Amino acid sequence: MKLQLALDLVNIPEGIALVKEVEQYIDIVEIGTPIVINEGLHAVKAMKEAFPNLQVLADLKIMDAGGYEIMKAAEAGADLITVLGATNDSTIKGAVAEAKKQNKQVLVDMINVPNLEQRAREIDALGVDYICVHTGYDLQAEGQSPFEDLQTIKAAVKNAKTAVAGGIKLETLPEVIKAQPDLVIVGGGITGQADKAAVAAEMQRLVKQG
Ligand SMILES: O=C([C@H](O)CO)[C@H](O)[C@H](O)COP(=O)(O)O
Repeated sequence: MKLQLALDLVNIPEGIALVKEVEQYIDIVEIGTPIVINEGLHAVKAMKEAFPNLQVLADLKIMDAGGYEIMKAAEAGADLITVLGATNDSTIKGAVAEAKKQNKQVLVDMINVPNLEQRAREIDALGVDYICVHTGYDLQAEGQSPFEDLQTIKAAVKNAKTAVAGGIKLETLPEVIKAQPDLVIVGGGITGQADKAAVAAEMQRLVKQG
């Protein structure tokens, strides 16, 4: 099981400073969609240059032009790139084909997919690397969480690795770990804490012990 730190509400220098605090406790650093919107793929390039030993995920949430957008993220140095599960199969197939060519990985974000179990099975057959359940900020604010959805995809997905994101905190991490995802994605649960290193260290400990 791996731990991914999601950076969303910071600029490039703030993001780099934050990762310096927790670098040894995380496996993957995510350049979140808000950063890509604000700074472009330069943020991915800057993070990879600053931390060549960490994997960098570009949270592009690709909805169209799958092959082209994967190619651009790969050029910027991303190791993993997100595509939306709500899009059509052609976009996902194009993304997977380009990612394989570039030796990169595709994480499909199932945010707002209504028929989760069926769509997860369909996407699992397309050769993606990860299928991720995700409760976004706006539904988190309404009290929703991704924990039940994680159990749904764990039962449905046979080939891809599974991942989970959306409001995970140190207190809720044990419940998440019980469902045995391959990747746990945490943003505010680390970045919003006073002692980020201590929280990330404890999260890493829990994740490694599985
Ligand atoms: O993907 C995310 C969100 O849609 C904003 O881009 C976050 O990175 C993801 O939800 C993880 O962050 P937290 O919910 O703060 O843990």
